[in-house]
Amino acid sequence: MAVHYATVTWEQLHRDARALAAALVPKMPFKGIVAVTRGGLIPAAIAARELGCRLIETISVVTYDEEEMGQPQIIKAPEAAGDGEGFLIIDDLVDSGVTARFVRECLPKAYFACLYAKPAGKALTDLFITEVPQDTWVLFPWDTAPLFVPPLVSNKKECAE
Ligand SMILES: O=P(O)(O)OC[C@H]1O[C@H](OP(=O)(O)OP(=O)(O)O)[C@H](O)[C@@H]1O
Ligand SMILES: Nc1nc2[nH]cnc2c(=O)[nH]1
Ligand SMILES: [Mg+2]
Repeated sequence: MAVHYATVTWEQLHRDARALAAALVPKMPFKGIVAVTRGGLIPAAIAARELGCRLIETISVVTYDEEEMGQPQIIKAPEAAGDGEGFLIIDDLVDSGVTARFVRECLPKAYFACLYAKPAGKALTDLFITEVPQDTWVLFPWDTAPLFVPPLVSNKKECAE
């Protein structure tokens, strides 16, 4: 299956996180936010600022072992969030849904929101902003850097000929 890339800039991410926060206003109040580290940290910080939320907990789940999908392992539990009642979980995206399913099992009463969702995992969310095709890899701003690209024609001499 062909793999496509969708590049998300910092500005786009900020817009999408603000849109997520706006869509969450009717679901307030929340006791706090649980960010799914690492990808959920920046979306959670932006949403927390918009929603006036200062209690931020984290959950860290590792699912990828090298290139292989392994069993989810919790390496940091969200102790302040109990069973999730009144808490908002934020991640950057759901893809297969493995992470979201596991996080929801840990915090069954929480509300799960993310920025981007692929078809295989979107039913595991309560809210997402943009759907992304399953064969598309989302490149977040923290995954990328501007790169020098050499010009098509390498010097003036060639241009004058
Ligand atoms: O729906 P899934 O197939 O489980 O994929 C989605 C998860 O994958 C990425 O996290 P990753 O495990 O790569 O770790 P990171 O957030 O620390 O980058 C992303 O941030 C989601 O949490
Ligand atoms: N950056 C990134 N991480 C992922 N983890 C699972 N799917 C994705 C994706 O599309 N992009
Ligand atoms: Mg993640």
